[in-house]
Formats: sequence, structure tokens, C-alpha cells
Amino acid sequence: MKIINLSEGNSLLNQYVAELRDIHVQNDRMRFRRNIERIGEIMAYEMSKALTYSVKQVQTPLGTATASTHDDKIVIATVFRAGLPLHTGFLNMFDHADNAFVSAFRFYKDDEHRIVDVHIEYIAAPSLNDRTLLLVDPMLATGESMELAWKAFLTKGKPAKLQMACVIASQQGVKHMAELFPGDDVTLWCAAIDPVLDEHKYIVPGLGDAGDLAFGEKL
Ligand SMILES: O=P(O)(O)OC[C@H]1O[C@H](OP(=O)(O)OP(=O)(O)O)[C@H](O)[C@@H]1O
Ligand SMILES: O=c1cc[nH]c(=O)[nH]1
Ligand SMILES: [Mg+2]
Repeated sequence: MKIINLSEGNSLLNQYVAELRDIHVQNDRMRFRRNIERIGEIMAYEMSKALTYSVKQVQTPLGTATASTHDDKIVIATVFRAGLPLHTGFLNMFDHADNAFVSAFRFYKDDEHRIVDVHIEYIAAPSLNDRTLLLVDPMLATGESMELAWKAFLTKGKPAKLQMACVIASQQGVKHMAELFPGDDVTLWCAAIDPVLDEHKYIVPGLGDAGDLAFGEKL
């Protein structure tokens, strides 16, 4: 798996990630969601450079222009709930894309909240055969949700290409995905890679619970 960490270069992206993390800013839910969406827009633009292009003719009112545009048949896939604003950002840019959704939520199996299991309940997707699948989820902690989402989407066909995107990945999550995708045909794009998970499997320093910050606490 190839890893592209966009925060290694200086750009406006880093400001949006800093605001997501900042305890004094992140409680503004509208800004939190919009920052994730803006990161999705930037990532989509960066990712677009890795697609397959061909030159086309465009008829203008005054003549014919040429344009090199991509030929990928894109499906943007995400994981409920925290994935929704990132999905919107990608869809703002890849506005011709089809879309796929899966629900996956982490729950604790023990009273001490140390053992996390991931549960999948819902999937809606077009045929993924021969498509370019962009699998986007803002947080990659243990990597279990991303792996289960990928396996759930595989029941809908075999994509030609897979690109994954997250805002904050943990080193453990990156390692987990690299073991799942040992070749270099799959790329993981992220805006930060953080060092550790805490005992409840939250990314540290991370930002907290992305789903709760975007949409409010759940029971
Ligand atoms: O790598 P993992 O350890 O699986 O954790 C990552 C998952 O955690 C978050 O979802 P969460 O389960 O909190 O659900 P939510 O979107 O409803 O908050 C996030 O959106 C990922 O899907
Ligand atoms: O740190 C984390 C880990 C999983 N999900 C989140 O929202 N945050
Ligand atoms: Mg959550």
C-alpha cells in the first residue's frame, strides 16, 4: 500500500486539521463538519492527479478545444456516520460520481471499554465491478471499520482500483491496512498520522469522537 500524508507539505489543509483537533474550536459543529468537508475537497483534488486521463475534444461556440479529463468511473463510498461530511467534500469535487454507503459502528464488548468490536448493519451500493472506488472515512484507528467496510463493498463487485482516504490515521491503523493491501496498487491518503491509540482505541492526540463532534452524542 502506498501512503500519502498530505500534511507533510505546508498548505491550508493543515489549518483545517488544526481546527478539527482544537478543543476550543471543535465544538462548533457546523465548522467541524465543514472543515471535514473542505479536507475532502482538497483530498479529492489531490487524488484526481492519480486517475487515468485521455484527451477529448470540446466544442465551444467558436471552435474546438482539447481537454485532458479523467476516464475513471468513480464510486465514492463511505461509512456512516462520521464519514458523511468527508463524503460530501469528495462529491462536491467528483460531482459525476456514483455513491455507496455502509454503516459500521464501533462498540465496546466489555464494561471497561477496552475491547472494541465493529458492527455492520446496512449497505447500499451500485455494482462496483470495474469501478474506481474511493473509500473515505475521517478516522482510521484500529483499521477494523475500514477493513470491514471494504469487505462489505466487495459483495457488490470487484473494483478496478481502490483509493482510501482518511483525515487522521493512527500508525496502528496504517499498519493494519498495509497488511491487508501488501501491493502498491492501493493508496491511502491522509491528512495526519498520529502515533498511538489509547486504552479505549481512540487516536492520540487525534481529535476525539468524529461522529459525535459532527452530529452530537449517541446513546
Ligand atoms: O479504525 P476503527 O477503530 O474501526 O475506528 C474508526 C471508525 O470510528 C469512527 O466511527 P464510529 O464507530 O465512531 O461511528 P460513528 O461514525 O457513528 O461515530 C470512524 O468514522 C471510523 O468508521
Ligand atoms: O479517535 C477516534 C477513533 C475512532 N473514531 C473516532 O471518531 N475517533
Ligand atoms: Mg464515533
